[in-house]
Amino acid sequence: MTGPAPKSAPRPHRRPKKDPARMVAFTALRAVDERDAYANLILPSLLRKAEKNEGFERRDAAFATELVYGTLRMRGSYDAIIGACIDRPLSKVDPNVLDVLSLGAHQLLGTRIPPHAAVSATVELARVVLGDGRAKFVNAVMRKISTQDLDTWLEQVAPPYEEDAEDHLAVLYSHPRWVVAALWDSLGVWQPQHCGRTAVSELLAADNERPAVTLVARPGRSTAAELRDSLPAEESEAGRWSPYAVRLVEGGDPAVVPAVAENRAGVQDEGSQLVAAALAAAPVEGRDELWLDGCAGPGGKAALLAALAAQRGAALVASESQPHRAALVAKALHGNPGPYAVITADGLRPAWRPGSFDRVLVDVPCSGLGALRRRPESRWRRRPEDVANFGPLQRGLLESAIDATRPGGVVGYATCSPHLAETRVVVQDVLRGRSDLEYVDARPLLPGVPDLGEGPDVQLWPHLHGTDAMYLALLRKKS
Ligand SMILES: C[S@@+](CC[C@H](N)C(=O)[O-])C[C@H]1O[C@@H](n2cnc3c(N)ncnc32)[C@H](O)[C@@H]1O
Repeated sequence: MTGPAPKSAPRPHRRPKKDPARMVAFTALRAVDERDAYANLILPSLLRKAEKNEGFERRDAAFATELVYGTLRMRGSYDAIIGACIDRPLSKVDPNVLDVLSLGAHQLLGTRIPPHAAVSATVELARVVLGDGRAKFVNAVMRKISTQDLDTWLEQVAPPYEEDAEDHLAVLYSHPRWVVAALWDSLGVWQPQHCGRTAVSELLAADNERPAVTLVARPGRSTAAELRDSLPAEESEAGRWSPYAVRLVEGGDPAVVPAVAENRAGVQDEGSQLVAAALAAAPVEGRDELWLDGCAGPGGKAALLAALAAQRGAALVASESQPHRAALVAKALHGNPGPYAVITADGLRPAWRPGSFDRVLVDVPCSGLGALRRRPESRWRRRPEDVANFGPLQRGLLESAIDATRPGGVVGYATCSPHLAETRVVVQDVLRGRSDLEYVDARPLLPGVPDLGEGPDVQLWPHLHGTDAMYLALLRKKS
């Protein structure tokens, strides 16, 4: 006689496997969401800790970095897709769960990880950081996401372009809608012939690219040729526009370049190099001995200006209001062959007499909408009102820079934002209230760089120039 079938024995509980790279990525995302941490600051310290405790290798660090940056950049698109896979608003999903899902969505839709591996690794991570119950939910959502590729999903979740062009592009290219609108407005002013759907899509897509690491050879201290000679041939290429620039190709490591270790060279976007070089090249009338960088921290442009000044026997004063950033400026300028001084001072209450300087740069604090490639979380953190809030400070710093300039000298107003309200509008407002200034055409001072607009000021673009979206206006104080 056969008895009742024995109950199947419960499966022995398997402890979830910890995957150090994904754990680091999750921890970094939580820090960004919860504590407003900056990915580029928090991640290196997490990686260092993991290298010490978990035997992390360079490959693991690169993978964790790609997960964090990729997830943060594409968060807008992934949120729309995750939202289509669950039956409640995203705002009702626990942020820890949402971060695990976003990391998983990135692995499925933004990397070459095979789908089954992306799903199972994400569920394992969920078991570790959320527990078995919520891991089941994660599993269900991940399986749904894995049924389609990114393009198919985006076609499904983005509103049609014809109905709402800005929202369509916002979902497709993972930007807040107001940022799409602001960038599009600016592109329309600067590139009226190339500001349609294709051009703005290229711009938004460029914001989602990882920028190449670019080195600057500080003139008189090193040369681009020396930097290239110190790297394996396949790891570098010449800069596109700046004579001081060397672009590192995937895998190239600035730390192995002796000139970088010795502060004779640094890491600096080519757009920033062009701005500093253009200010240095602008014609001044008469004396050219004393230069000012009024917003110098952390010191990238100041270091290039100081090196250029030294070649001409001029001196640079690098001023910065935040003491810890002034310390970074001092580090950047260390070893400069010519005279320089680093001071901590509020540019609105100058520590110098009016008319003291022959050349003045103010690279003002701004929304940073021109550097979205580098700061993957910033687009989600910024608010439209931030742009308005920077306005008085930007105008004040420009006024003060003009006051610091002697008649016949030049002032450069720069921002790492292409937002019109932070760029041309600020300069035009200030010019309207004064009669002692004239524009200098900045375009010839960026030799060989195309698509700069109608002048006299210039706007660089990631999709056209491969640089951050730096703006520069040059003004001469009338004698
Ligand atoms: C866009 S950053 C400058 C970047 C720098 N030129 C470089 O290339 O490394 C603006 C800097 O202005 C500083 N700043 C803000 N308010 C200021 C003020 N009132 N006076 C002087 N500096 C100020 C900020 O602390 C910040 O370091």
